[in-house]
Amino acid sequence: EFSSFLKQKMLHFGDRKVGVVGCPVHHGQAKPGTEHGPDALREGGLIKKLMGLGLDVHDYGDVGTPSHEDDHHFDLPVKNPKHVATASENIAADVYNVIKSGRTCLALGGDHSMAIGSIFGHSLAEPEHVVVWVDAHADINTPLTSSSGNMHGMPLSFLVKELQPYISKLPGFEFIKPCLSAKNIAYIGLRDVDPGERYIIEKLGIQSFSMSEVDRHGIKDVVEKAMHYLDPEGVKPIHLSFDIDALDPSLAPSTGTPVPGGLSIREGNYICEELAATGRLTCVDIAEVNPSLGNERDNLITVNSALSIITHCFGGRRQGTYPKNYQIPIPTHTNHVAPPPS
Ligand SMILES: NC(=[NH2+])NCCC[C@H](N)C(=O)O
Ligand SMILES: [Mn+2]
Ligand SMILES: [Mn+2]
Repeated sequence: EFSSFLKQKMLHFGDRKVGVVGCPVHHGQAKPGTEHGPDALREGGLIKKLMGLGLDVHDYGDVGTPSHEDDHHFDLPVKNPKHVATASENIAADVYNVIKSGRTCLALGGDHSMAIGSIFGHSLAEPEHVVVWVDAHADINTPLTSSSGNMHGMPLSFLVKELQPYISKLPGFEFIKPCLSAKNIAYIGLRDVDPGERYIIEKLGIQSFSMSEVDRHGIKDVVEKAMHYLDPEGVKPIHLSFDIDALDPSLAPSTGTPVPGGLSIREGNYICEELAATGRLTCVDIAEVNPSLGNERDNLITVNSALSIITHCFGGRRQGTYPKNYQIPIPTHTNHVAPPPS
């Protein structure tokens, strides 16, 4: 038993190609600053860290997020639907192109309304994909169940087929075709779920591993169960949508809707290592990093947590890694120090 434990699989760096897409959206919620998320992650050393993992990285820059006048809905409390729709359409196009070009997509938020576009774009390239949604929140409010009107609390409702009879027509959203079934989604980390969301989760039978399940079963069982449920054969492309507020606020203070009692960095990294090890992670969202909230130290902690989560999605492993053709260096005449004469 124990010896098999020690015989860990030695894995060198992946040969994977990564495409980074900045999604600087903030109109899905009320606190300005998430639009600076992509640049905060880049300035924190994101690209260098990914290249350090031996990956071929291309940064596609940020998608356009054009603004609209009169962006409110007269009968619904939904905020900025046109703005969110246009940004989503642009995000979907870029994510689709990145994945079609054979790269794994890393979509940098931006508030979590970004996932409308990234998941839809992913589905155009890989219709069979499944979604692991790591978040304190369920983000499956419909425009009518939402009490805030913030669209970062609604992204999944526009994508889930079974919910469409309950979804109001919103300006700009005509391009979206619901691309997920309830059985294609698994939540991890929930701890702030609205009544309407809980009802939807139960009615549609969406797999949800709240922090209670993480406490009860441990993160290993939770990830195993989630993956077995989503794809027992282990063949489908995976979309990881990681809201930084899934982590405990001590690890991600610079975010708009922190909720105490979150995942540890070990649990977060474990999820990512396991998903990466499948070799089927095709798109990762990192949402809700807001550098305008908190002080400089809070920002640093949040960005470093996000970078840790990202690197473990792209081949970083806590056991260590090495490049593909790694050899132990052999001393040569130029660097071999002769023993001193006796
Ligand atoms: N992506 C997030 N941080 N979402 C928070 C959503 C909070 C709340 N459930 C709402 O709908 O307004
Ligand atoms: Mn959240
Ligand atoms: Mn979220």
